[in-house]
Amino acid sequence: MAKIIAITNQKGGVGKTTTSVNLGACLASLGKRVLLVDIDPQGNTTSGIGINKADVENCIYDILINDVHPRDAIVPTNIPGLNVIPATIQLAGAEIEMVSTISREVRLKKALHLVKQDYDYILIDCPPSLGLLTINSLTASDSVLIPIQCEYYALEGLSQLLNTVRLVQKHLNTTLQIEGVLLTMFDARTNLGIQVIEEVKKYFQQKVYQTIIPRNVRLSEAPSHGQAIITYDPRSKGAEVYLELAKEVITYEQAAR
Ligand SMILES: Nc1ncnc2c1ncn2[C@@H]1O[C@H](COP(=O)(O)OP(=O)(O)OP(=O)(O)O)[C@@H](O)[C@H]1O
Ligand SMILES: [Mg+2]
Repeated sequence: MAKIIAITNQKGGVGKTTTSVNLGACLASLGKRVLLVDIDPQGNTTSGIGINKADVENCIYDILINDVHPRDAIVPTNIPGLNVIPATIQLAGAEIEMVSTISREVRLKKALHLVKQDYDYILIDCPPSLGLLTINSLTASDSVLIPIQCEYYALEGLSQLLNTVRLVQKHLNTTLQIEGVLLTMFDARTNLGIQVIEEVKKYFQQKVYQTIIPRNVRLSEAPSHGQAIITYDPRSKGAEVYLELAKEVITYEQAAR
């Protein structure tokens, strides 16, 4: 039975998609069966893993709005063990369309329940907002992974995010946990990055992953080639650190059992 992890932060550009694609790919390379769910209308996970949006028959929109079975939307990637439910721009209208539907917050949860037994991990790449798509993701998940960029204002907005997590825990998903906090785009040449790490560790303590993701040009190049870092440049620092993160995620889960 899959563990479902929402990768979320309503702040834009903090590394949610980079983490979804590369953590997913690394978990798959370690032998896990992984499903990436793209629930961001930008569809960056979809294109970043090499799926041509023009070829997508059913996307997450059809699952959420038209009751399409998730198995009819899942597509394979060039990495064995890694599948994707793609998102296209069609999803942009979904939040408004869902407002008037019954059980609008649990639509993703119900859908993923149908394929949960086929995977070890399901990773959901959330949009940069706290709207209904993110609420659906938090409701469907066992835990939340929060990427935080090592920049000024890193902690800004986090109380809103944690408040949303608490609200979901209270009303929609009592067992939702914080999986971990991931520091991203660290630049060792600046004092600022080090300060942010200290601040985040003070706030989240043992929830912060030991693996810290540095700025790495190869990580930013890989999506334009439609590849995860482990196939684009397996020897890069980016590949090394995301593999480390994948091992950490697996170890945490084993320790929790
Ligand atoms: N460790 C890294 N080193 C260098 N560039 C990175 C790194 N992580 C992410 N990037 C780049 O930073 C940009 C933002 O990253 P990403 O798309 O993963 O963030 P996001 O949180 O998903 O953004 P959005 O909120 O728009 O969905 C992208 O261009 C990405 O390639
Ligand atoms: Mg993104």
